[in-house]
Amino acid sequence: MTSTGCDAIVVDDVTVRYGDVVALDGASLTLRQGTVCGLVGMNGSGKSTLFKTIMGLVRPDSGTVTVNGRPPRAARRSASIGYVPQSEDIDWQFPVSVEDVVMTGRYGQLGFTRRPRQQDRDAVDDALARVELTDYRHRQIGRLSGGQRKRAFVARGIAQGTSILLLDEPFAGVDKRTEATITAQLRSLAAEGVTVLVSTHDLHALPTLADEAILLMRKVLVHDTPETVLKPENLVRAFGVDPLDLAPGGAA
Ligand SMILES: Nc1ncnc2c1ncn2[C@@H]1O[C@H](COP(=O)(O)OP(=O)(O)OP(=O)(O)O)[C@@H](O)[C@H]1O
Repeated sequence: MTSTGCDAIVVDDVTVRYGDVVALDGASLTLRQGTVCGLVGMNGSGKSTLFKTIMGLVRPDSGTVTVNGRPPRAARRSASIGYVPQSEDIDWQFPVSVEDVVMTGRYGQLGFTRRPRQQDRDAVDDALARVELTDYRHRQIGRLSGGQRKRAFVARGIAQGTSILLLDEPFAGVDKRTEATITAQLRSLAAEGVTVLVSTHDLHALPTLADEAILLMRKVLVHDTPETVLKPENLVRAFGVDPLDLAPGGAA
């Protein structure tokens, strides 16, 4: 997709290798401010690697990434980018409550005393309410259901107040109600000017979720409207088969 407004994320010809494995191979994309972009691709197509590269957690072998016009690590240090990782990357036994986790989203903005101020507590309250987790705020994070865990980490991203939010499969294993709650919050964040990049295997929900979508297979095969990305000829390019044919009920 061509860029018209303010560019929030620019990935330019990025290649990432893990030893012999080429996870990204000349990937390029530009995301404008205030859009929700769905990231679609088969297992191992490089989606998590793309997130980690945009976050500055993985360094590209070649190519460049800019986030709000700055290198990823500088953007991360200034707390202008938030990341909701895959559930497998989180230690659920860690002895912290839901509200503690959401408060970690405020850490970049706390003063040197690290003591939350009223505005930080208000941001946490608001984020918990937005994902309908207020009643669970004192519960240890591991004692939540899968969908509640996802919502807790989405709340952390919301509390962070970032201008860019990356979410790696927030809909994996959640029910339709939780999916709708998260989708509504992402849409409302985008309306407030936040740029959202979200990976999903739920192709049926893509048009409701996203303004635009990217089909990834180590590189960006298609970056267009969800409707265009979901055309059978495009899905076949990314998946080898049309996953909507294989899974008429939903997930690819
Ligand atoms: N730390 C790592 N070390 C070695 N290889 C890795 C590592 N992380 C990912 N890979 C490999 O890089 C490729 C891309 O992986 P990545 O996790 O980015 O894909 P993905 O699209 O997020 O997959 P999924 O949909 O299964 O989560 C895969 O072949 C994977 O096996």
